[in-house]
Amino acid sequence: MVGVTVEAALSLWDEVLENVEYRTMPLSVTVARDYVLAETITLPHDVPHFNKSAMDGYGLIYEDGRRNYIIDGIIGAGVVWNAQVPLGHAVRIMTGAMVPTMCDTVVMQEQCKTDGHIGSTLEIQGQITKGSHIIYQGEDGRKGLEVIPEGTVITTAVQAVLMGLGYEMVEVYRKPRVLVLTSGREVIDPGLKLVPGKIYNSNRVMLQGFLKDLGVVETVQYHVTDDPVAYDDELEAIIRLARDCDIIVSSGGVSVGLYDTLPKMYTALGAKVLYGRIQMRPGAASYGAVTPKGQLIFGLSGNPGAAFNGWHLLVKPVLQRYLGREGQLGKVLLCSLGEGIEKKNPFDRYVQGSIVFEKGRPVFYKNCSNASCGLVGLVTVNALAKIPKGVNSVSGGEDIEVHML
Ligand SMILES: Nc1nc2c(c(=O)[nH]1)N[C@H]1C(S)=C(S)[C@@H](COP(=O)(O)OP(=O)(O)OC[C@H]3O[C@@H](n4cnc5c(N)ncnc54)[C@H](O)[C@@H]3O)O[C@H]1N2
Ligand code: MOO
Repeated sequence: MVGVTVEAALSLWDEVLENVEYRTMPLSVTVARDYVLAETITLPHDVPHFNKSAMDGYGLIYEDGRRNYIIDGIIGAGVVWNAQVPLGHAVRIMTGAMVPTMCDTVVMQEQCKTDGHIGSTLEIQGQITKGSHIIYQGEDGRKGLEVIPEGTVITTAVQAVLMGLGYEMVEVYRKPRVLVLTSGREVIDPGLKLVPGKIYNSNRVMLQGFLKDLGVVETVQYHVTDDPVAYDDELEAIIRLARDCDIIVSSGGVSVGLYDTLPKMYTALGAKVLYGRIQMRPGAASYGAVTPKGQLIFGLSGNPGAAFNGWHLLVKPVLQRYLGREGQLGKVLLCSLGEGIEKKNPFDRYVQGSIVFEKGRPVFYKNCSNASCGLVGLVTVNALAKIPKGVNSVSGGEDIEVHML
């Protein structure tokens, strides 16, 4: 099976996503971090919604040449001054307090010689400018202005803005519930004794962690042994667990081995296959399908290095879009190649490595190991360099396209 390119696979997912019913829900802003806004936020009022003092000082009506003013009162933040402030008079005002409507200027207290008491006189020292130290109504934005577009990821800063605008609840996209499957009789959990033939399960925590990075925390995990005698029971378990899930992400069991049974199980769920192999290295063993209920299935290779690439190139961009975020392959940066790469590339190769900055310029260094089965090298990967199909040698110093992760 030759399979499709990464780009073709993503287009197939694009078509699937067009038919996904995006479900939204109202959510308290206080717990909305990492959700995606399903509505566009406009300013519900002018911001700020009154003229306010930028300084602790004195509010007054500016008069050319006048240096002395009588203090009529004191306004703290949150207090509204309802009386007049006649010419030649001033009110002591605190930062953030509403400037009385008739006052056009605030003078910083450092520029005033006075004891600050009501009835006392203040004498202005030095030059003052009419209109200074007032933050005008609507300076940050006028009522109705669109400030946060639908599709924005709610970061801490966005939460702060929403709260500052008085929003208690916002409409967000629901997050999917994800069934994370690992597979293989050889795969055991850390803590158990490592005996010949067995390996520890690194992919489960990797996939759950990557999901968490996207804000998806509602996950259920299950291990399929691929043992033919357990097939019926395991299929029953998957059918049951899949009932409450929107997405399935699995590791292993998607190649052509005798015990690679996950695609067979997915067929039993009624899944329609989008692709069974990808024209890329590592990560060729990747599977994509959709169930009649619209559940998305991503089958990744069991090999950790291949599963890592499969996640970043095929799963993450699709899930980002599913979550309402802008989904794209990692941002591409043109980097200079640290050391040459020689490898036959019948398909696009995505080389794991890291970007470092040398004299302010990005340089890409490949990992010590780039095999599908590589595990240890994943510790430092922060980028994937794309070597296009047919290019079998790239020299050190050459420019190369690198996907930042
Ligand atoms: N005859 C062929 N054999 C293979 C082909 C092929 O085209 N023809 N494709 C190869 C490629 S490419 C890859 S990659 C692997 C992928 O195989 P699977 O996705 O079916 O994965 P498994 O066979 O289940 O496991 C592969 C490897 O990964 C280890 N593994 C599995 N699960 C985990 C886990 N949770 N954590 C860590 N490591 C895991 C497993 O023990 C195997 O060593 O197939 C090639 N074969
Ligand atoms: O899926 Mo494989 O990673 O191309 O060796």
